[in-house]
Amino acid sequence: MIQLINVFKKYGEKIILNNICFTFEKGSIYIINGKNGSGKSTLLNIIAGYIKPDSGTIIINDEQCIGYVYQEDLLLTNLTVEENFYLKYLASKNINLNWYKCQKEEIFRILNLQKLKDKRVSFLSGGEKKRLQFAQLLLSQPHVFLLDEIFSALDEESEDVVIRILEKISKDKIIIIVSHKELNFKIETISLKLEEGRLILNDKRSL
Ligand SMILES: Nc1ncnc2c1ncn2[C@@H]1O[C@H](COP(=O)(O)OP(=O)(O)OP(=O)(O)O)[C@@H](O)[C@H]1O
Repeated sequence: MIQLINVFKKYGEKIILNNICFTFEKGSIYIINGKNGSGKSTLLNIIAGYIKPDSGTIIINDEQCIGYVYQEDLLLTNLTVEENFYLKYLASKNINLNWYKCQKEEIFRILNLQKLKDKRVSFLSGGEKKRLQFAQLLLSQPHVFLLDEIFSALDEESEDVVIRILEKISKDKIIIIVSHKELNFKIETISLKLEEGRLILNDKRSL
């Protein structure tokens, strides 16, 4: 569970998050939309602990491990796809080498990254970089997935692959997606809108 209690943030005179109170529960997929500049990335950055709110509290249960795909990518452009993936392994304390090798095979296959493994990241397309970032996230097995605009760069086929993976793993995770696109989940998702500093429940839909 991630609980936001009266989370307030402003930049200069502009109020971005206006005393937000909301609880994100395990086993649910949240999709947040809202106009450009409404504060969606700010909200994810606050949940991830990268930015501090001006006031309010964020309670995260069980010291959950948070995985984040940013709007801007943090990949090392001079290294290859495989090397970037390997770096994630080196940074993850809970993964042993054998398990890493199995996971690499599996994750690269599912996300169609085998053919790209020796390519330098500087030569990847936007969607290919997002697939690599998502692959890194799957390797690190976080309890919380924060996905900022991951789908904007993905074609239909890749979008479908990522959505099916998220559906499969969602049971014991908190998945928070920022997206301007309609996403074709087959399981229930919770649709939220960030508007004038407030997080509003859009609807609860079963597709
Ligand atoms: N470090 C900062 N300093 C000042 N203003 C900032 C800073 N970071 C973000 N902002 C402003 O805060 C507002 C919210 O930004 P944020 O990136 O959270 O919006 P967003 O909803 O994610 O937008 P988009 O849909 O365009 O990605 C914007 O007006 C932005 O210019």
